[in-house]
Amino acid sequence: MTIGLGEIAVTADEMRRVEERIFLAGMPVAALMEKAAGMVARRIQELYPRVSTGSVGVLVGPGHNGGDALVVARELHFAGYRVVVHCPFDRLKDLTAQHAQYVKNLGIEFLETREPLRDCSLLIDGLFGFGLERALTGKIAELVDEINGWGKSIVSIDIPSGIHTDTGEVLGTAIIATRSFCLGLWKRAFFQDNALPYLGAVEKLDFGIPPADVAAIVGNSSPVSLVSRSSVRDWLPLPRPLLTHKYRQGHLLLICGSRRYAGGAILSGLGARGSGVGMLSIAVPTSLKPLLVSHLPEALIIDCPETETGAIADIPADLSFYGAIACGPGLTLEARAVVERVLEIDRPVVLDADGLNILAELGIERVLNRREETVLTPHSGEFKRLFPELSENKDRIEMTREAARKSGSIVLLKGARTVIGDSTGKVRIIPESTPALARGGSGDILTGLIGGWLVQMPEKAVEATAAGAYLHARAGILAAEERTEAGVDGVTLANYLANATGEALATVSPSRE
Ligand SMILES: NC(=O)C1=CN([C@@H]2O[C@H](COP(=O)(O)OP(=O)(O)OC[C@H]3O[C@@H](n4cnc5c(N)ncnc54)[C@H](O)[C@@H]3O)[C@@H](O)[C@H]2O)[C@H](O)CC1
Ligand SMILES: [K+]
Repeated sequence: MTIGLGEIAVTADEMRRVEERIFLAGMPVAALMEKAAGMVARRIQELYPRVSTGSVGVLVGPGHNGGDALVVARELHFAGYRVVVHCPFDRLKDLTAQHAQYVKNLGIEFLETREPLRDCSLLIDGLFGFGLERALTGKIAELVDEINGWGKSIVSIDIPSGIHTDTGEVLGTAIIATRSFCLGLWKRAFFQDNALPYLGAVEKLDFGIPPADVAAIVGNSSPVSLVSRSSVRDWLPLPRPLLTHKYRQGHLLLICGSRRYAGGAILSGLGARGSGVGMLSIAVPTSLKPLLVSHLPEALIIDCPETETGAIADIPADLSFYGAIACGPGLTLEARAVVERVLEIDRPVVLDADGLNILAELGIERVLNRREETVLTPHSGEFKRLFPELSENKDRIEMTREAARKSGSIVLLKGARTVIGDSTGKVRIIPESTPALARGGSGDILTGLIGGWLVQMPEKAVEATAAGAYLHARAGILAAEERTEAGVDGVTLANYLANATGEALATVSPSRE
């Protein structure tokens, strides 16, 4: 099995076990540290040139993260930087102590107190890496808080000190880095929402980890993988076969909207349109029909009888006629009978918004034994209603994995870093996004988009979900780049879906070279 090293995110324990295999195979620990820290030192020199950088303060912890920091201090010293070190620990691991001795012997100043660090223009954080095992307290916590208050540029080695490598939680307090260099393999914290405000700009530095060692450790333990542009390109059913016709490109039924919430139906329709789906039918309350026709002239609008308050009372159509169903945005809780009927049909279903709120009332068991795939797309509030017993968990990756397992469904937990779990225990993460998408309507577009891809590739429901979420995020990023974060309203976002798809298709896929 080959694993792209850039495409997985590991726990501290997995990283440690990969490292152990490398050491057992004969690589000296000191040599690996030299390689990893050497790369950090080189990147710092590129990003913070000596001529324009004042003194560099290096914070050294007791373990090998501190060892890395000392190697960086030494290399920057040789490159002509003025370097000072602050190591507020008495006991250091052997290798770290050896580096400390050499650095002292080179004449690099070791500061007794933290105060002189204020004179530095750049700080290097080598206090703790993946070996952090408890909350920061006492004088170390004070040091971190004080440094954060100075607002200086801080480069964290491997991970900002104080951040839990797996969950991304802040343990007591944590360094707020300007930049973090993740060493070797992405750690999970880099994709946990909690950690994002602490990471700054992120970069992974590869120092030559044999793929076989990674496969040996994460191969059988339900790896957490990152959705990449080239994987999306490989998954999408594009280009289309020359001799296709509209019904072969899937027929999606969207069920959404109420008199009260009309816009959600339009935006879901625009999202589905962005997938290029062959046929699109949209079931809405009868009073919404003219509105939908005017926004989506290509769609077949099914006008449904309404309840007194304007929710869909029933759908006058055979639901098994459609290749897949996406259901939820703007329904209100009154459309309960509709959602119950949808869940009875043997077709892949995407459930969002009020569809999820209704499912929470019905009980998650309702989807457990569905014959076709169910895709649940909650934000954290909806997730809590669906899986109250999991909501105390601070680890978004593990809680999504558990929710997928419990519900036998694909669960997509929306967030700054969207996490997708499937019933086999596999987790995929959308590694990037933009705060521009934190805006009413962007979720409705995602529902339609995932539905649109799902109906075109029903055998690959997880991939369709991941591709939809990836393209949605990229569309947001591309739109924000051109129009600012304030310029990404729902209709604009939908218009950028084609740009995001084009970008993915233009990617040269390593597997097809
Ligand atoms: N990825 C790699 O293959 C390489 C990683 N390197 C670097 O090594 C660190 C991990 O080193 P390790 O010694 O295991 O752990 P830490 O340096 O993170 O710190 C452990 C050290 O700290 C003590 N400790 C833990 N928590 C606390 C706390 N809250 N307060 C006080 N002290 C604490 C603990 O007892 C240990 O003594 C990795 O991140 C990389 O930076 C290698 O350099 C090369 C390859
Ligand atoms: K660190």
